[in-house]
Parts: sequence; structure tokens; C-alpha cells
Amino acid sequence: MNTSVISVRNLRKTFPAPSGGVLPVLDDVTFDLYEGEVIALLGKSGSGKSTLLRHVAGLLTPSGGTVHYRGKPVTGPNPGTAMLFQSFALMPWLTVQQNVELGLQARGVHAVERRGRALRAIDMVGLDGFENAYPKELSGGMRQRVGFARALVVEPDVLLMDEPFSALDVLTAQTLRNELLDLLAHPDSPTRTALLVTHSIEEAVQLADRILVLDTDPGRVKAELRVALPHPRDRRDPGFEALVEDAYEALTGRRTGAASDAAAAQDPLRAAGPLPDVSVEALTGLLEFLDTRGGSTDLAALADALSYAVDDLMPLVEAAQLLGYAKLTANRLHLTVTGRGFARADILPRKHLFAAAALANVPLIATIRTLLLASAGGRLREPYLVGRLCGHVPEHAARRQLATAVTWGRYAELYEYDADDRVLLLPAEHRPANAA
Ligand SMILES: Nc1ncnc2c1ncn2[C@@H]1O[C@H](COP(=O)(O)OP(=O)(O)OP(=O)(O)O)[C@@H](O)[C@H]1O
Repeated sequence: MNTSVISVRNLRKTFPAPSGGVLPVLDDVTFDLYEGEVIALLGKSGSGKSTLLRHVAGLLTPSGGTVHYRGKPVTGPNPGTAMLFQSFALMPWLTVQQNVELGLQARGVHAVERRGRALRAIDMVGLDGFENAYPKELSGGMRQRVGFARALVVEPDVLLMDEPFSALDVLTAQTLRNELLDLLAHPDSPTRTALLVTHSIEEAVQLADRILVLDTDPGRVKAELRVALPHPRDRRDPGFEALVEDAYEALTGRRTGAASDAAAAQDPLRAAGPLPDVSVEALTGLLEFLDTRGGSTDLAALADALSYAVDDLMPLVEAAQLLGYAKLTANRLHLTVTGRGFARADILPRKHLFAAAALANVPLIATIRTLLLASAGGRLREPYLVGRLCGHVPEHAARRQLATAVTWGRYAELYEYDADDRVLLLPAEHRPANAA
């Protein structure tokens, strides 16, 4: 029978909101992590993935619900876990060995035993010979190996990882992922269970036995996908691709329901929806490429041809769909008539076409434009817009969405932006004559 190592029940977490009141971050999250299992937590930025991980580590107190480790309630730092971070979090003034020993020191392990265990962990992650090196002498990949050694040296029952590969180049990340799988699968390894936070769908499909997709605002589990593919997994395998598709759909599927529709109707910013963080140049490149391929191609071929990981391609595909420039059916992306018009237009007409598409399809841009036209002097302060968006999405998501809306709107010459004063302005020719 499967033994539950971590058991999360109806977990709820709120934080004080910057503007007063409370920010609900996790709501009614329930799942078990079983012995020998790797779960990946996938979710958009701000969906509470790191917050959930920190609850499992015992670093945060729930606002409601419980976390248990092997049947015992977690009420402080969880002794069965060790955490691996994206940023390596190494002490620059300590050698590799001293950095690895830190975790043991904190747990009161005697110096002689500490040394032996640290050397074994360093060996295990392939850093033999670098015991006395300082972090600055190491590459990013080697630093993250130190991070692994430091987490594994305490022989945690459960390894917790917060985007551990995202600061590494593609090849190093791939090597370390494979090595992580080897470490977890090694018969002598005391650590066989892991919880991984990631933004990368492919990473989740490659590493996890199960993927939990978190919804945003507040974070709750909206989908669970089982990954029953044998290791090593090949991203070109049709089963792998199908799971990437499923996870993508689970991640980006729009919420429906009368309640949210009614709320959306009351505030256009609520209906704004996520805005993919992509540049107009990259989007143009994608559409021009599609046009050269006869207007349609499958996603894997597109990713290959443009040297993108499928994950990195997704925001572009989302943007193209949002603007009405492309349609995704099954695995194929098709250029629409509008998309073809944009791809073939010259610079100036292209801007006009983009302005029309943005106003028609991107509620945030349309709303900014309407608010600017209605404002005294054709000006709007950026913090005001962030504040209004924050009523609907977490602050960092609001800032990111607004940054994209500013870039797109400026390109389309719908408005201008003064970075010094953080003010959005109507273009001079549309501003009221008496405005400064
Ligand atoms: N200590 C805190 N105080 C107040 N708000 C917080 C705190 N920690 C997290 N938050 C907020 O909780 C929300 C979720 O944050 P969290 O980092 O868990 O999300 P995430 O899904 O891991 O995001 P990302 O993918 O961008 O790292 C965010 O809006 C964040 O600003």
C-alpha cells in the first residue's frame, strides 16, 4: 500500500494585502505525497506554489487546514525535509565543503561526522576535488550541485525544490535533472520522495510521477495529471507530447461560471485576464515564420525550427491567439486571415493593425485607453492602475501585466509612457490642448 509521507488537508493561507485587507493565496489545497513519489507543482506566477512548498517545509503557519509529515502535524521546521532553491543560496565566504556542512551544523551534527557526510555528498553530486573551492570559482551548474549536496547531506526523507533549474543554461539544467532522477532512484538513497515547484511544463512531465496544476487567485488544485511514462523520458515521445498538451490546457484553461462572469461585467479590469509576457518583435517573428510555412505548423516543429522549448513558445502562442492572429487546434498553430495581414504588412500599417487587434482583444489595453480618454489631461498614473489591478490579481502579476500592456500599447501608438513620472499619456495629438 502507498504510504503517505506528506499529507496536506484543506490548506488555506492569506497574507496581509499591501492595500489593507487580506490576500488569499492558497485555498482549500488537499493532496498526499506518497513514499517514492515525485510531485511537480505547476501554476502561473502568483498561484502560491512557493507558499505551498514553504508550508510543507514548516516555514509558514497555515491560516486554515493542516500539513502532516508521516502522520505528525507540522507546526515548525519539518525535520523530514530539505529545501533546494533556484538561487543556490550559497555563502560566498565559505568553501564548498563548509557550505555543504551548514545544513548538518544547524542540526547539531558533530564536526567529525559532519566532515565525512559532507565529503560523501560532494562526491555523490560529482564535485569531488572541489571541496575547498569557493562559490565564485564555480559555474552556475556546479553551484547548484553544491545546493544539491547541501540539501541531500541531511538525508531528507523529502526533497523540496523551488525552481532549482531555472537559473541554469538549458544543457546544464538537463544534465542536473537526469542526475537528480538517478539520485532519487538509487537504491541506497535515503531520499526518494520529492516535491518540485516549476514553471516549466516539460520539466514537470520529465521529472514527476504526478503533476498538480494550481489555479491562481487564490491558489487551489485545479487539475491532477498522472505521468506514467517510464524513465528516461523523451520529449519527442507522443505520450510525452500528449501530457505536455494536457498540462498546458490545464494551466491555461479559462475559468468559466456565472459568478465570475457577473463580476467581470462590473469591472473591465477584472475581465482583463492574463497577458502573456512577450515582445511584439518575438510575436512578429512567430507570425512571419508561420506565414512562410504556409500558415500552419505543428507546435513541436515550430519549437524546433525557432529553437524554443515548447514551454517558452507557449506565451507567444497565447499572445498570437489572444490577438486573433492565430488559432491552436490539437497540436497545430494556424495563422488567421488577420494574422496573415499583420505578418505581411509594412511597419506603419502593421502598427495600425496591431492597435486595432489590441483594442478589440486585450481588455486591459482597451480599458487603459478608455480611462486615458476620460481622464483630465489625458494622463494616468501607473500606481493607480496597479492598485486597481491588484484588486483582482496578485501585485507582481498586476505589475507584469501592466508592463506588457504598456509595451504593446506604446508599440501600437495608443499611448505613451513617461518612466520618470510613471505616467501613461495619450499621444500628444490626442491630448487635451490645455494639458501639460
Ligand atoms: N510573506 C508574504 N507576505 C505577503 N504576501 C506574500 C508573501 N509570500 C507570498 N506572498 C504573495 O502570495 C502570492 C503567491 O506567491 P508565491 O510566491 O507562493 O507564488 P508562486 O506561484 O510561487 O509565484 P512565482 O511562480 O512567481 O514564484 C503572491 O501574490 C505573493 O506576492
